[in-house]
Amino acid sequence: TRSSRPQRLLSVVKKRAAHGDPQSVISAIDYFCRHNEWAMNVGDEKGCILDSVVSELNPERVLELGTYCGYSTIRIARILPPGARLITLEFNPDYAAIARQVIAWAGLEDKVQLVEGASEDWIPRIKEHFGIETFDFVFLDHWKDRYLPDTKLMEECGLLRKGTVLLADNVICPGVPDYLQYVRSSPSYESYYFKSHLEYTQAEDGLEKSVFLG
Ligand SMILES: O=C(NCCCCCn1ccnc1)c1cc(-c2ccc(F)cc2)cc(O)c1O
Ligand SMILES: [Mg+2]
Repeated sequence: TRSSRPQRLLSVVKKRAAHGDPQSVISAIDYFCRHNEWAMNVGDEKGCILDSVVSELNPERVLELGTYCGYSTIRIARILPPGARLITLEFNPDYAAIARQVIAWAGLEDKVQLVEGASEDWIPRIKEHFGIETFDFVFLDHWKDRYLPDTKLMEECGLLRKGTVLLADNVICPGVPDYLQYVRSSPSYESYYFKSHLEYTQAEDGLEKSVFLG
């Protein structure tokens, strides 16, 4: 049977990118998704905004909701300070299997822990399972109807502290209206919209950066 899109992405990475070179993995994926086959990676335009938010923050503890093929995982992990850790949650086991190999090809497996399962099952267990108090940075890129409930769950589980930065992908396309309304109206958040485009297209999309005020 026909290969899957994630499998085709992995084969492009192995053919075009240098082992241990995260930038070449990022470039290989972006080239393929722009010229051959679209895929739902955050992409190069929104990816540069992600890079600037992460490098300004220099987070030690990072949570990513939604790994897919690991593109944003390696964009973040490649600029983390030594000793920093990224936990990434992926529901889909096929995506997770590909992402592990992409992360390994980039040589970033020591900074990344990929966990398979549902975010609502894992979020309440992160503290005791990973020995983590709170996160410095959270990248939301999973099911769009889970952004709001999972943000409330992270608050309830005490995983956010004064200054924790949430960065949400796809706030315009596909869109997360309930999440946007919440972070923009809640006195517990200071929010900012980075206008951009849907990965590899000219359609509008953007990233919402929300700082938790405690
Ligand atoms: O659905 C998306 N991501 C979630 C994937 C499944 C997550 C599974 N999971 C992981 C952890 N817990 C659950 C997504 C979609 C699009 C898009 C945009 C336009 C279009 F016409 C079609 C699609 C663009 C993105 O950038 C996206 O991120
Ligand atoms: Mg996305």
